[in-house]
Amino acid sequence: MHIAVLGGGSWGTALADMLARKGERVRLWVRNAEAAREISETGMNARYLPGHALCPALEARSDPAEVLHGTDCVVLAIPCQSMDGCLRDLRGFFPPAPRIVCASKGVELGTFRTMRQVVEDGLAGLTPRYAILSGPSFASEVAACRPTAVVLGCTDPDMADFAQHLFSTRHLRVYVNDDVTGVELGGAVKNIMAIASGIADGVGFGENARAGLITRGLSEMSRLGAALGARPETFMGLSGLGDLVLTCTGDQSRNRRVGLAIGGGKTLEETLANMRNVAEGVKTTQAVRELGLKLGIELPITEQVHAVLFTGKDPAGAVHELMNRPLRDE
Ligand SMILES: NC(=O)C1=CN([C@@H]2O[C@H](COP(=O)(O)OP(=O)(O)OC[C@H]3O[C@@H](n4cnc5c(N)ncnc54)[C@H](OP(=O)(O)O)[C@@H]3O)[C@@H](O)[C@H]2O)C=CC1
Ligand SMILES: O=C(CO)COP(=O)(O)O
Repeated sequence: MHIAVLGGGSWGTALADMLARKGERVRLWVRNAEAAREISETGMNARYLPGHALCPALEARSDPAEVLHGTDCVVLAIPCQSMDGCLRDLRGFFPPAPRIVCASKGVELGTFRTMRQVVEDGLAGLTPRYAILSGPSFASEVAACRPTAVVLGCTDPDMADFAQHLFSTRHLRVYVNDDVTGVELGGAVKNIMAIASGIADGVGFGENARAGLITRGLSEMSRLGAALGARPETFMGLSGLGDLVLTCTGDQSRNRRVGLAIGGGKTLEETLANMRNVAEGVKTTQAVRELGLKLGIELPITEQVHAVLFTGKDPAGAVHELMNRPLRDE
């Protein structure tokens, strides 16, 4: 099988490495020629997956024609806000009816599109067959072959079967769910909650607060999802609850780390200036807040994360407001 992985960050590199180790012929597209050469020459991606020796068979390239020629499946691991531009730039190199597995988690700012919509628009005319890969999966742990369970959101049974078998290994267990909207929103909205949990922990609010945020965050994502046609039970699975638990508690989460820094007194600008990796939750907070306002859905945690990130609201004041909303049933 020829697999093209687009995006040479932590996740794209870990997935490409895993597939190469499985014996697939994998080419990793990295936009920067120097970075691609360094990965191929050193057998490491020192910037995004430091300390991990890559499978020697993995090829990193910056020429999209070389990477996409004759591919059986394209894995997308580009930050969400760059996905549209990237697909439009590269669409001329895609084969017809490409199989696409998107591994990115977020909602597009301004348009509120999930990744499926971005892919369908960006590759319109090519009839892509689409699946979204989501669930609790830190790149470094997948690269280290630590046991991990993920979910593929896909409505096309043949594509789902193909992708499930492609990604399954002895260490990676892959489930399938045909609720693509739910799987996509779970992966996107958990990033907002990871920031919220980081803020609360950064301030020192304690473990009760964190558990409350995870649980009410689950309720918030389910409410938004239901309004967009997702099944509420999807959020009880790997892409909702599973990824909430991981990234609201695990300090490897970049989104949680953004929250920890801000809860500890840093500004958003200072925090992002010190980060090498993308924290999708920052822009997804803006997108989801606007989407909630447009749909008339209450998203109280998202609203307070937005206020802390973008209006300089004091985190303690944000929690005070969450605690003092009108009383209601669970
Ligand atoms: N890391 C993880 O554990 C997981 C991440 N994800 C998701 O995967 C997606 C990618 O994240 P991750 O790999 O961690 O991000 P990183 O920050 O580690 O890397 C981002 C990568 O994207 C590249 N990139 C940025 N903009 C563009 C563009 N316009 N065109 C092409 N390449 C671009 C960067 O290249 P350059 O260096 O040139 O800027 C870099 O290689 C995100 O949506 C994330 O939520 C999902 C599950 C796990
Ligand atoms: O989505 C992830 C793990 O499932 C990675 O989370 P962060 O982007 O917050 O690091």
